[in-house]
Amino acid sequence: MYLKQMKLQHYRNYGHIELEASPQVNIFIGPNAQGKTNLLESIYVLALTKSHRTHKDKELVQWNEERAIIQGELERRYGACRLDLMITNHGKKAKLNGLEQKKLSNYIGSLNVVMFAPEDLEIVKGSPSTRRRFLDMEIAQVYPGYVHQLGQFQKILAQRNQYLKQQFGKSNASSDAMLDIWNQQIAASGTKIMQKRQQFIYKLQKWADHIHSGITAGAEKLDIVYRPSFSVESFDDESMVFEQFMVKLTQMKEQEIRRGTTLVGPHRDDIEFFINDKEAHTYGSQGQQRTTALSVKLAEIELIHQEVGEYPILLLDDVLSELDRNRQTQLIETFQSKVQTFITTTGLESVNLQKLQEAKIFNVESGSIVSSGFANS
Ligand SMILES: Nc1ncnc2c1ncn2[C@@H]1O[C@H](COP(=O)(O)OP(=O)(O)OP(=O)(O)O)[C@@H](O)[C@H]1O
Repeated sequence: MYLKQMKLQHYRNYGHIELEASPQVNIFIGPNAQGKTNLLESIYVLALTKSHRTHKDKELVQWNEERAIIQGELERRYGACRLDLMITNHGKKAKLNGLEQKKLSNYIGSLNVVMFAPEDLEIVKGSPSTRRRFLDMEIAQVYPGYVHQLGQFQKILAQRNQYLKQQFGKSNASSDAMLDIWNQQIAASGTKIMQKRQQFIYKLQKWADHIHSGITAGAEKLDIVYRPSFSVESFDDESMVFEQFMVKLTQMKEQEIRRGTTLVGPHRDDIEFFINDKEAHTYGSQGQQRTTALSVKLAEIELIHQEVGEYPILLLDDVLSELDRNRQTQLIETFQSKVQTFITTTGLESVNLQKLQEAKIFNVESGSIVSSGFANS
């Protein structure tokens, strides 16, 4: 798939812009704080309806404006597809080929993107919540129903937490029966999320290990391990996972009531990365952690291709300058000719242009974008 055209209205520092992208490589050049990241972010938001760098949609709307609009004309294997996303302070509206989609889960997945940004190192080094967010965004692109399931889970979790807070100091049979109903609901919903995450990580791990081994010339083996909040013998059987979830909730009952919060479930999941069987977060060098993040991102490209049948769009936000020649070459060879790529940079000297076939160059300055032709054409 590739993005042919896009328009932005009142998106961050852009008043109104339109651009026609090359199906291959597009490079956005400009000094700091001109809007390069904002542009890549808008493509990410067009795909996932959420930003990779903020939870607050309000920040995406240009200051003193009511709404931001992102439009994209996409070419997919099965034909053209038009995406319209409107963001206001009160919510979002998404249209697919002109038709409004009441459920965002029907919209997400129409455009697949993989973003590679300096903060990706946080997937390895950061907190479990960063890794859960990463997982959720990626799974949402591949399994359309996931966003809905996650929303359901979060609703149940909030209600159950509220119920637990009310139970502090009480002890009677009716509250036990009520808690059992909440337990059934959270275990049923949480089991589905956990199974999806386990399946996703299992597939991602295969690709990531293969790629990581390539980048390190066979010196390093990468393992990605799913760490749910309680131990699960096997994810194959949904009813078994559900039963184990219920048992754990029963064990944790006193503690949960004392603390007024749910201590078991996918909201407490984590992922661990191992390089040659050593935990990368604790023992990995900065370089190994970077390579791990790169391998994971490249693995996502292959995984989306495998699951969706088309390559996603790759967004590289100021990352080429941080990669050594070997890793830059690995990255360029991965996307060259098969993946539409958007690159931002402050200068072309950090881009290994000899490795690129043809690239469309855009200059970005204070919220305006001007195409200045092609490199290597
Ligand atoms: N909601 C908004 N409305 C208007 N301007 C905004 C909004 N949000 C951010 N900006 C402006 O956008 C600019 C930052 O743009 P961006 O993050 O895309 O920079 P960049 O070109 O990627 O720079 P760098 O190379 O430093 O990463 C800043 O000047 C900031 O003030």
